[in-house]
Amino acid sequence: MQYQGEADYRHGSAERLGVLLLNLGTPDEPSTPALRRYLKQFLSDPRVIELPKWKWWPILNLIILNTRPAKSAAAYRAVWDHFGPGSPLLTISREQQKGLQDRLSAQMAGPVSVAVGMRYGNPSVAQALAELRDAGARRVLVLPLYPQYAAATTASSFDAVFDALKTWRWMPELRLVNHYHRDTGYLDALAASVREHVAEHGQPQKLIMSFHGVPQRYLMSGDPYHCECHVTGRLLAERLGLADDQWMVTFQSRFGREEWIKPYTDETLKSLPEQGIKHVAVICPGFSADCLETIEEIGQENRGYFTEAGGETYHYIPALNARDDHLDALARLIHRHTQGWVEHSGFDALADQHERGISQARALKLGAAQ
Ligand SMILES: C=CC1=C(C)c2cc3[nH]c(cc4nc(cc5[nH]c(cc1n2)c(C)c5CCC(=O)O)C(CCC(=O)O)=C4C)c(C)c3C=C
Ligand SMILES: [Fe+2]
Ligand SMILES: [Fe+2]
Repeated sequence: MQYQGEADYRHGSAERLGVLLLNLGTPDEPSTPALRRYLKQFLSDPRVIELPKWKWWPILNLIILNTRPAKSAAAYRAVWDHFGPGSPLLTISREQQKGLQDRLSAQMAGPVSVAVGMRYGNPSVAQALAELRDAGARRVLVLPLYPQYAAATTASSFDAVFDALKTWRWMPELRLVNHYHRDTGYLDALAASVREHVAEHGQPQKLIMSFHGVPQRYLMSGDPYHCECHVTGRLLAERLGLADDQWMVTFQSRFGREEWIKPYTDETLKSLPEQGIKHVAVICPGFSADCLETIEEIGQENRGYFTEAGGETYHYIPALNARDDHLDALARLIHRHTQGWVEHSGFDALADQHERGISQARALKLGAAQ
């Protein structure tokens, strides 16, 4: 069969809501071959690298995939098992899934299933959607865990959902969450995490809000990501009552030679000590879960740049991960986006019709055989 369906589907079962949590992905293990597989899938995505194929293919296949996998594997080994066995991003995503499943099961009127899909690597988006289908979800809310919309992340996650559904016989109803960069619960949770940090470690001279970067070209082509990062930054600073010189937004994880959106996190941290800023705290509000880019790049690499340049006190404030206030905020976001998807009662009639249709088809077949 070209399209997947459930031959034994039981009409009349309760309407189940599916919530599909999506994140970027992670290699299966921190080895060079696993990284090569993962990076090939990731960096072949035209949403991530917006270059003509003839130009990008040789760079990716002849240069990057021969050099980067070993380096990235070493970086992943440094963070592997950091939050329990395996990839931090996947471990934390599973905790978020469980926390949301518990909350939504207790709060929602009807049955609900929460699944996790990774845009690259495993569990794939197709696997996660199949899990929801097997649980009987006919309505799916797609929630990419990127607070700020970027074509490279959010739109690419939606692409993966549409691609997977191309093979389905009975498509679910879909709703897509674009972003939640100014959501009150999200901002309150970020502010609470900073206040807790300050209570324990003191007020930094500057709070660096470091977001993952994207090429400058994408901003100039109309991607709202840069603006949404700044909106989050400003609203967070307002909540914390910070003066303009007590915080700044920077962009990290530059990849390739092209110019990315600025200021760069690493260059900023190298330059702050000479301006008399010796105590900083870094928060990464664009990452809903800690991962290589926060634990290794911000927690370790950039700490080195700051202290080598004469900085004295450097702290990384962890991502919201599975904090209660984060999961409460996401549960509220899910409630808001699923409003109007109430139980409906048309299914008994459909069940009836299904049974009748199948017996008629059988009878006709029998008749033809006689
Ligand atoms: C949070 C939002 C993210 C944006 C926007 C984003 C854009 C983007 N990323 C790359 C290249 C790489 N990113 C890598 C890892 C990575 N990126 C994000 C998030 C965003 N990326 C996350 C959460 C992670 C970590 C995954 C993990 O398992 O921990 C990597 C792989 C790691 C490495 O080899 O360094 C690359 C490569 C581009 C080119 C891009 C925008 C166009
Ligand atoms: Fe990235
Ligand atoms: Fe902007």
